[in-house]
Amino acid sequence: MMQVRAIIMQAVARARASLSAQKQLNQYLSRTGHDEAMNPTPYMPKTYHQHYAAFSHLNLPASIQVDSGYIVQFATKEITNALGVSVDEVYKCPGVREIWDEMIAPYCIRRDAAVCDPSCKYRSIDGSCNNLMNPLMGRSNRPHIRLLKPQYMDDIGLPRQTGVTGEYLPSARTVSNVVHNQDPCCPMVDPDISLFVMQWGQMIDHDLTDTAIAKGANDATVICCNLTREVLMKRPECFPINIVPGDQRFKEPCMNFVRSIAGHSDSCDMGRRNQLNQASSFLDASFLYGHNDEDAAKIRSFHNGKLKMTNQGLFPAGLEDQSHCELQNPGDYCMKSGDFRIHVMPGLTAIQVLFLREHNRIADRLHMLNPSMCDEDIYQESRKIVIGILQHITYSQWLPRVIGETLTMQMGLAPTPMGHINTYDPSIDPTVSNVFGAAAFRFGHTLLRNTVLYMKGQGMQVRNEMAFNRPAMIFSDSTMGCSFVGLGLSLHSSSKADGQVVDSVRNNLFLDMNGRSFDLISLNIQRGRDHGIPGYNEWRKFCGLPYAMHFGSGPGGLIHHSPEDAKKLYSIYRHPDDIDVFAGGLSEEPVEGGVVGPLFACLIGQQFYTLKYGDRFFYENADQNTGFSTRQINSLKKMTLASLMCRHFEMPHLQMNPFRMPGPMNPMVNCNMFDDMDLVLWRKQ
Ligand code: HEM
Ligand SMILES: [Ca+2]
Repeated sequence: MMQVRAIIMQAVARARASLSAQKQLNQYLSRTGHDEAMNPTPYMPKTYHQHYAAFSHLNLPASIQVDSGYIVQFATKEITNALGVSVDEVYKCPGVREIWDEMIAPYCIRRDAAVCDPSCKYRSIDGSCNNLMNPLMGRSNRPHIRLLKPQYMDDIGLPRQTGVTGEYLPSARTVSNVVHNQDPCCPMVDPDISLFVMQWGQMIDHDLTDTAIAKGANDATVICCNLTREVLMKRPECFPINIVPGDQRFKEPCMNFVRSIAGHSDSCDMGRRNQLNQASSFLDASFLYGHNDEDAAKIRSFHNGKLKMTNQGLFPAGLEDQSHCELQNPGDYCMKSGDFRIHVMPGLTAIQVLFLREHNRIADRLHMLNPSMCDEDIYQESRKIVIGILQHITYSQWLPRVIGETLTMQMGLAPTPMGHINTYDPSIDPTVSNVFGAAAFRFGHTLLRNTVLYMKGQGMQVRNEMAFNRPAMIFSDSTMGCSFVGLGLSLHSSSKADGQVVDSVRNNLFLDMNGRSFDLISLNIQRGRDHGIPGYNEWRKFCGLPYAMHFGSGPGGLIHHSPEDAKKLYSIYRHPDDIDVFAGGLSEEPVEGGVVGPLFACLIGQQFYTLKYGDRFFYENADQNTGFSTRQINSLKKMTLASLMCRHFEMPHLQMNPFRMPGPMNPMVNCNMFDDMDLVLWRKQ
C-alpha cells in the first residue's frame, strides 16, 4: 500500500511539474511571437490562424478545467505504467481509488450535481437538471459520451496514428486529397436539396457541439509548425498535419493542428482521454441563448423578456467578440450571440438572426397579451416556444432530408401530426457522442458550395473565401442583408453529397492576405485521430452494418461505396480497418431520400433519438407543468421554415419548403399563405 501511495503521489507531482513546464514554454512561445496572439481590432485583416480562433475559443467554465484535465491525463498514464496494469484494471488494485481520490482532490475541479427543483417549468440554460436522477446529464462543459472504446496509440491518450499492420496511417491531407478532392471539371449540384439543409445543419451543430481546443498563453493560438523536433516533443497539445511534397495547394510540409483539451470525468477519475463539449447537448437553441449562465446573461436585455437587439433587428456588438470577425465598412461590428462561431459564414449569421427576431417577436406578443407578466417569465416562455419551433422544424422538415424519411419514421423520430406524445425515458443519456461531433455530423461540409448567393435583384455570388468571418453582407442594404442571404440559401442548390468537398474549404479555408489557408477536411480527419475515434469498420459493426473485409465494392467489401471511391480508399489505406470513419462515412453513397450514407444515417439517427427520448422538456411532451397545452402544441406544429423566413426576412414569395429547391412539387407561393402560430393561446386566464 505504501508503494501504491508513493507511485500515485509521485505521478501527481510529476504531472504538476509537467504542467508548469508547459505553461512556461507557452509563455515563452507567446512572448517571442511564435504562438499567434489574437487580433483585437476587427478592422485589421486577420491571418488564417486568427480566423480559426472562433473555433478554438475557450469559455470560462471550460478554461478552468484545463489544468485539472491535464493532470488527470498525465498521472493516469504514469500510474498505469508504474503499476503495469491497463486503465480498465487500475481501480482493481487495492487502495488505488482511495489514494487517487485523496491525491487528486486539491487539483480537481469537481462537477457537483446541481440542486434541482423538480417543479421548475423551464429547462436550465446549461442543460443541468433536465434529468432529475442525474442532473449533470447533457450539461455543457462535460465530456462527450463514447459509444465505443477509443483507440489511442498508447491506449490512454496519444492520437490514433497507426493502423492494424502497425504502420503509420496516411497523412490526413493525403486522405483529403485522394478521397475528398472536388473534381474541378464538374462540381455536381443536387437538383433537389437547397443550401438551407447545409445551413440549418451547421446551426444545430453549434447548438449541440463546441469542442474545447487547447490555447497558448494569454489566449494565443498554439502554432505547431516551424518548431524543432525537440520543442515539438515538449508540446503535447500539438499534432500537426504532415503535408506530402508535391501537394497541389500547400508548399510547406506542415499544417497547424492543435489537440482538443483533455476533459476529465465529473470527479476526476483516472481514465482514457476524452474531450470536453462546451455546448449543452440538448437541442435547446443554445447557439442563441448561450451554453452557460454567464453567456446567457450577456445576451438578455432583462426588459420584457427580450434579447438584446439593435433597431436593424441584429445582435448588438460584444466587447470580447471583436477579435472574432473582420470588418470592411465603417459602422459594422462583430456581434454577440450565444455562440462565438456566429460569423463564420453569412448564412449562419442570417439564420441565427432569424431566431433572435422570432424570440423578440414572441416576447413582444406575450407582453401585450399579459401585461403583468414579468421579464423572467416572458423570457422563459418565449424561449420555450422558440426551442419548440427549432425542435419541430428539425425533426419534421430537416432530419428526413438528411437521413431519409424511412429511417426517420423507423427510428421513431418523426413528430406526430397533432397533439402530444410522451417519449421521455430518463434512462436515456442525451449527451452528444464523440463520434457524432468529431465525424458524423461534419457531413455538412460536403454540401457546401464555393459561393454565397446574395439574392438581391438577379443575385450576386461571392466566393466563400471573401465571406469567412466577415459580416459585411449582413449589414448591407439596411435591414435586408439577412433576407438576401437567407433567400440565397433557399434558391441555391447544395453540392451533391458525394463525399467530394469544394475548394473554398478544402484548400482555401480562412484564406488570408498572405495566401495562407487550411484544409477543413484534413482538420476533420486529424480531429478524429486526435479524439481516438475508432476506424470505419468498427462503426459499421456498431451500427449492425456489414463491415469490409476487402477494398472491393462487391460482397464482403465496401458495399456502400461506388467502385471509384472504393478504389480511392484502397490506394491509400493498407487495411479496411484503418479507414478513418470520417473519410469512409462521407464517401458512402447516400441513403434513399437522404444526403448521408447508411453509416452516418445510423450515427446521426441514433443521436437525434437520444436528443428526443432523453430530453424531459422535448416539445411534444404532455406534462402539465413543462409541456404545452393541446391547443398550443397544435398551433406550434403549424410552424415551418417558410413561415419563419417569410415573417422575418420580409420576402414577398418563397417556396413551400425552403429545404428543397423550388419546382412544380414545391412551388413558390405568396408569403401570406403561410400559417402562423396563434399566440393568443398563451394569454393567461
Ligand atoms: C459554412 C461553412 C463551414 C465552415 C467554414 C466550417 C468550419 C469548421 C471548422 C473550422 C471546424 C473546426 C475543425 C477542427 O479543427 O476540428 C468545424 C467543425 C465542425 N463543423 Fe463545420 N463548417 C462549416 C459548415 C458546417 C456544416 C454545414 C456542418 C453540419 C451540417 C458542420 C458541422 C461541424 C461540426 C459538427 C464540427 C465539430 C464542432 C465541434 O465539436 O466543436 N459544419 N467546422
Ligand atoms: Ca444545446
